[in-house]
Amino acid sequence: MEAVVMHEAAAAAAPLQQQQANGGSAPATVSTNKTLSHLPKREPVEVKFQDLAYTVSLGFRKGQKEIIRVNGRFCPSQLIAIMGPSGAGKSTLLDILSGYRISGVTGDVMVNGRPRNLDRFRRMSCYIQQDDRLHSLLTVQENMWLAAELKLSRAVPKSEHQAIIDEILNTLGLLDHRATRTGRLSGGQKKRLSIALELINNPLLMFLDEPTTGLDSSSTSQCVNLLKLLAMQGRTIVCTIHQPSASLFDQFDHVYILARGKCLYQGATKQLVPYLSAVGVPCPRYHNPADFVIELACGEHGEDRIDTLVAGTDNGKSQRWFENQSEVVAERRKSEARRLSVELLPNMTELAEINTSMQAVSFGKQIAVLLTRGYIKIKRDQTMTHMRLFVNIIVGVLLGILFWQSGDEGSRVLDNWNLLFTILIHHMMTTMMLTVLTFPTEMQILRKEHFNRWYSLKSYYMSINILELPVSIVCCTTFTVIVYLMSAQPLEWVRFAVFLGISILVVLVAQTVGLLVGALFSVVNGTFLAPTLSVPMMMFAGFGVSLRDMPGYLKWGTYVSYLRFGLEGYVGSIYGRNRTTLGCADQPGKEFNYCHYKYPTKFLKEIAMDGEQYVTDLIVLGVILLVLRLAVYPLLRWKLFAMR
Ligand SMILES: Nc1ncnc2c1ncn2[C@@H]1O[C@H](COP(=O)(O)OP(=O)(O)OP(=O)(O)O)[C@@H](O)[C@H]1O
Repeated sequence: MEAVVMHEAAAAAAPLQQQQANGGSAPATVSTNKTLSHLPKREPVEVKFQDLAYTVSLGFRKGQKEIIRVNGRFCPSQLIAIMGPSGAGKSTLLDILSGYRISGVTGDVMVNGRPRNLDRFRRMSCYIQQDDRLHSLLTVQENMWLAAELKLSRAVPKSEHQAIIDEILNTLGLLDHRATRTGRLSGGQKKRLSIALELINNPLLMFLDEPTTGLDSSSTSQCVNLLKLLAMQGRTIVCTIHQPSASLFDQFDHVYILARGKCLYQGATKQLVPYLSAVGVPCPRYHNPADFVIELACGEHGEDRIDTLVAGTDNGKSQRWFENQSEVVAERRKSEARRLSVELLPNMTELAEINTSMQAVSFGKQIAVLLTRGYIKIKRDQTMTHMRLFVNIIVGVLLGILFWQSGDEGSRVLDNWNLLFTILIHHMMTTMMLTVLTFPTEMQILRKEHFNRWYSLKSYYMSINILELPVSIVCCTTFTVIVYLMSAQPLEWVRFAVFLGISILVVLVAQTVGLLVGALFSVVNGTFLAPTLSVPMMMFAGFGVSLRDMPGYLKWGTYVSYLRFGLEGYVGSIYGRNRTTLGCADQPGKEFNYCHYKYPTKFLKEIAMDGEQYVTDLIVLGVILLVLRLAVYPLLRWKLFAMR
């Protein structure tokens, strides 16, 4: 299949090579089975940047470091390669030009001759980062369908969605893999799917960070051929690339070469060799110019050569080595539009003004689609759902066996007290750690999709809040029923309802803490921080040291520990509500049966808890949950923007 796709892709690009061989005079014809009929209708975009610099702070009193300072111009409807050695600043330049990086950036970016309006710019562009941030549990078709639902506005009838998806999948050689789960795709297929997802809303400008890294030579050429095809249809495609082969290098219309944050060359690919000769560093015969220029950029031919080259192109200001292809490009696009009977719109800005919202679909629609996506993921997720339910059942049964019938027995009140605390810790740790471990991965996907305007953060956050509820409630209820019955807690509906209510609230609070830690920290830091921060919560719960014996200066801790309200609520539901006496079984071998906690009030007095506080505990836990959930949203928002 791969070979077939490659063959087709090569066939698609072949007419273009032919056209280039003919001096770029004839408009390119693209093979019909390998093209996208929904061309971008707006004018292709030109991006120009002047004195664009990015500076980072090196830390307190360590000063600042300028990572790049460059000029340049990316012509419309071209495939542009940003090349350079590792650390030259390629990704940084792409981050800045795509609008992903905004802090620490100075200089001007012009779009079609006007200063860039970032919101408008984002509506016409997309950024595909190096790592494939895809939903591994969804199939290719599901990923595409959900992307279409989110990215195609109401102006595109629903009946056309599948046709658009099919066409894109066909063009990208993914049609035969539509039923495959994304996690099982090869590296090259994942890359193509990342591109396919962004192609749905037909961006005019595409930025791709190292789309060929990790691919074999056949997948690399497929990928570049595809990008070439997209550029031919009127999209401006900018991508970073590491040392391409000579034939692959030829596929690019324009190259932009960086070394140490400066521009060594920008212009037509074919003009690179003449340029090198003109500045006195000719490319040896039979040498791949791409390899040679990278050697120069690495300083292998002398450090002074880098300065010579930067001066030769005036750090990207010079446009001497451009090939004026604007007429060829315009004609190429128009003929493509005629062939496919697509009506091109004359003015890009007009259209940009019509749609002022960042997302294509309404808030309600975004939530509905995100809920559908979440539902599919939950159904298939082995860790978050299946294993979580399994663990709750197993731990519930084990605790039930260990604390068998302890809830109804006056001589085993301390055992039962231990059980209540253990239940609390179980609820806290399982949900919190699961979220801490899984949310950072979600965050990566959120960052990509949110930046590419699939949905707003508000709808995302709302959807994860709704989605988590049923799973948490089912797991928590299953666990509670098992433990409650096996440990013989009082069989009264109200007591059980309070006990379950407290358990669910503790689970949801712990999950929110996990969300908070997972959103702010990496998996490694979060795994350390979350349990560590939970220790004071346990300390202030009133378990080891009773609430009465807590030193006055630490009393505040008991008001911030949600575990305290959990434990107090549990105790209230089991021993409060005027529970009169507990059972006191005969103790074998003992003449006189001493049952210390026959009267629950005695126990309540010793642990300094008022058994009637459970309603307050439920309310306080509810308030803590609400406050934390509300706090996560701005933090998440801050985190999304702080990264930029
Ligand atoms: N916050 C920072 N502090 C210090 N240096 C930084 C910071 N961010 C980036 N850099 C430096 O900026 C340079 C450019 O980084 P960038 O990731 O853009 O390089 P690149 O050309 O994409 O490299 P590669 O091909 O290896 O991905 C690197 O030397 C990097 O160490």
